[in-house]
Amino acid sequence: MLVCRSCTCAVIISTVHCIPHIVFQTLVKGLIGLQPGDDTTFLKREFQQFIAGLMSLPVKLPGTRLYRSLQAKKRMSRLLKKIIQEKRNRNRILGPTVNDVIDVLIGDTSGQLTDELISDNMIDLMIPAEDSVPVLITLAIKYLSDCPRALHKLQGYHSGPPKNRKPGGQTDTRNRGRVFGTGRAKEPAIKYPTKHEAARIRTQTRSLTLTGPAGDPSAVITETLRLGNIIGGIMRKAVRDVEVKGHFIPKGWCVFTYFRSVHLDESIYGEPLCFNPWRWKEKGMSTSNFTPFGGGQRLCPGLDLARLEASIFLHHFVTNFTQPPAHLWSQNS
Ligand code: HEM
Repeated sequence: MLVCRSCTCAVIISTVHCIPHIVFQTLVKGLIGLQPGDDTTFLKREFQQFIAGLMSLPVKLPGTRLYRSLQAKKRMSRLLKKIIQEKRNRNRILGPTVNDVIDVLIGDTSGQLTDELISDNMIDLMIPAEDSVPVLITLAIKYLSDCPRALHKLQGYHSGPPKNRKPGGQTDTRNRGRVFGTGRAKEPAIKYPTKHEAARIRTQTRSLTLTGPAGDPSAVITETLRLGNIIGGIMRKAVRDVEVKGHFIPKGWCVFTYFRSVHLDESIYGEPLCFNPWRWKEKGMSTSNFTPFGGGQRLCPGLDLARLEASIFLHHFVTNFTQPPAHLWSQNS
């Protein structure tokens, strides 16, 4: 349970359900330009069906999980192509407008970006929107609530310039939209960071050698990625016979490189199971010991975006909500 700082109403949130929903809505808006509504709900439902079949038995018969998944993808693709066509028609009449990623892609003049390709790319980009970033945010909230000292530091870091502070140190949030609602709440009005805040967040998220104060959002996000990243490792196929540290891997074999065994190795990270954002004050993120976003040619291109989204979310989260006194949420209450 959390208490909203603006109106002091109590809000019970289930981060596991709320966050993927909010992040999905926001990303779909940025990618396709859809406002929350029927089409977003349709896309989300079909997307979940599609994802459920990504790891399934390779049997493509009606009724199987894989078959249902592929059907769902076709339905998503149909809707996306319809949206792309509508946008192309609008551009022909009114001239090009750029509001979202599809607008950018249909503005490409090379003639190589077919509607099929654009629609496939949109579906691919929904995967991190539904899974990776929401899990990162959910875990950050879990670790912060288990570590009040880090939460307190983060609240201090985000408490804003003095003119916005209320007596008692809280940030004046009266004019801000609420990030979470009780179910009755209207669509959240997002407060975008100022130019100055955005520049600061950009610097922090890009920095690979992190030296900021222990409570800064970047260290919290980095430590969350180390301790509980959704992606435990990645698959690779040997393109020729290769020997790695005395182990022979024949050509054609698949190898699973397991990030977690490095991220939780106590010879690299002391007390590896302990959530400790302070460790990043001294430690740099060397590429071989910290690989939540993979590495090399396949390094995740969304790493800055993922960090930025999580930073903005945490900012709103810690400035708008606080934990109520223990007696309000203890088991006996
Ligand atoms: C916490 C969030 C995220 C994590 C932990 C994550 C992790 C990863 C990892 C480990 C890979 C490498 C896969 C491999 O080498 O086989 C990858 C690839 C990729 N990620 Fe992310 N990712 C996140 C967010 C995002 C976001 C927000 C986007 C885009 C909006 C994105 C787009 C991609 C794409 C397109 C690839 C494929 C790159 C390629 O194959 O060349 N990811 N991600």
